[in-house]
Amino acid sequence: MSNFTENNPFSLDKLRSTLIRLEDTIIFALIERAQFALNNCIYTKGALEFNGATGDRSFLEYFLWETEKVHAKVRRYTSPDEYAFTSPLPEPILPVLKFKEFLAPNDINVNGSIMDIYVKSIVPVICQDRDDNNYGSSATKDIECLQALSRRIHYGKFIAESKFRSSSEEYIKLALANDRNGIYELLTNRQVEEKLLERLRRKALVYGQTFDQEKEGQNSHLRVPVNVVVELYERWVIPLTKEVEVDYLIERGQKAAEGQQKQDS
Ligand SMILES: O=C(O)C(=O)C[C@]1(C(=O)O)C=C[C@@H](O)C=C1
Repeated sequence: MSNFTENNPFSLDKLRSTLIRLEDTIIFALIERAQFALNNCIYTKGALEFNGATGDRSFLEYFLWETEKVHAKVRRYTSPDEYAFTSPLPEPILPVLKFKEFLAPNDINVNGSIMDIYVKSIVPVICQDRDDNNYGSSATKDIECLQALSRRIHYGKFIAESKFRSSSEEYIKLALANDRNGIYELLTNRQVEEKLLERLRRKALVYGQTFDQEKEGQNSHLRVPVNVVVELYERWVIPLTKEVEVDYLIERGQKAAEGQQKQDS
């Protein structure tokens, strides 16, 4: 613990409480998206003309890019826990904020994988496979889901930094040996994962209910099935968070060792 006390905003407990809050954001975003049909054409480049506005992007990519341009102008992506999916983006029109420095500088961004998994393996599972013409509404909800997932997954960097600060020597040793498996094992906490999946199961059950008296408590009427939410975390969210953590810790450990060497020479 030493200088890493309970009041520290970057303590593992505080960081984990942010991950718990993001579970709610993600579940509600999925429920919101699931009310519309799949509308597959919004994910397919050139599927619809959209007045020629989308160029060589799909409708979702076009919408996301336009949205991120506005968000970039109000400095969303200067925040260390926000990652853009598209580029190039304009400079902020607001003065740059000074954030508390915690993370080591890095370029890790797994939004490409998040987009791919979301379009291929998440939306087709939560939405009915048909076209209901709600293209704008569907893409709006997609953007909310993608941003929430991206924030959660990249939050792994904060968790990784916190872990690094409490066991630097072990991580440095593994990073110098480029031992990704070793780092993966060291950062893994199976008890936390099991607890998370159990909590998620209960949340998905409660949040997904319609609360119509006659349907209350019946899983068959859930707006997003419980197992879909749990599987989403098991198959994608936790593994991608761990991938971000491993990438971060390899770089972090190697740079820390370089720094130590320079000091010694
Ligand atoms: O809470 C942690 O310690 C994390 O690293 C986050 C997380 C997760 O993605 O939820 C990932 C790896 C651990 O095994 C447990 C949980």
